[in-house]
Amino acid sequence: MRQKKWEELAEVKRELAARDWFMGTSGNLSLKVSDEPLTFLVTASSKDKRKETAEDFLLVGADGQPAEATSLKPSAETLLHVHIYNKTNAGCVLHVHTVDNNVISEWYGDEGEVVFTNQEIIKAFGLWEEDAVFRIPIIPNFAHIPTLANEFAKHVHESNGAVLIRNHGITVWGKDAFEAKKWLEACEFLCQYHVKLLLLKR
Ligand SMILES: CSC[C@@H](O)[C@@H](O)C(=O)COP(=O)(O)O
Ligand SMILES: [Zn+2]
Repeated sequence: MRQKKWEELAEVKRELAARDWFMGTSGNLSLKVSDEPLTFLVTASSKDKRKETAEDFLLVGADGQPAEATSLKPSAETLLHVHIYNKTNAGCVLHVHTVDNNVISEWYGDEGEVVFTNQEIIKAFGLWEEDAVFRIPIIPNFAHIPTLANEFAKHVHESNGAVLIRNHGITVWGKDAFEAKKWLEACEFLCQYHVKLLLLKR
């Protein structure tokens, strides 16, 4: 079970690395392993996530602390993952820093959200109506992780979701790795498109 989950998370990490979404050791990923008790594999902190090693992930519990003896440190942002698994039926959480998601988070930061509409890719979020609207909340980038995690948790309600952290990155989750990756890619598509459109309009 654990090994299968490890390989599944390693594959997601490989795919996101191929997109160059882990600049400067940024980003963290997790995949749920068990429900009762809650355990999940999370990326070890401060590693170059483009590299593949036997120390890429560690198992943590519902408090985000290692569930097994290890010298590895869980991601500094594990607490955000903890809130998602504790509040929803999500099975996978992905966090990446990209230039485009940072620009969008800054441009719309004061509004507290970015709103997308009239985009075919919104269907990736399960919104099939012609005039569907997709909103991504934007929260301040509190340096104090418990404060950041509390602010973040206010926007965690369903097993799929996305939150932008201002001038930091995006955290996306889904009921499984397929859903989380689909949401992440669709969010990035929207951010990339929107940045280009804003530039053209100037
Ligand atoms: C150099 S990226 C800054 C980090 O503090 C953080 O935002 C991040 O995404 C990666 O932290 P990590 O502890 O490796 O999961
Ligand atoms: Zn980050």
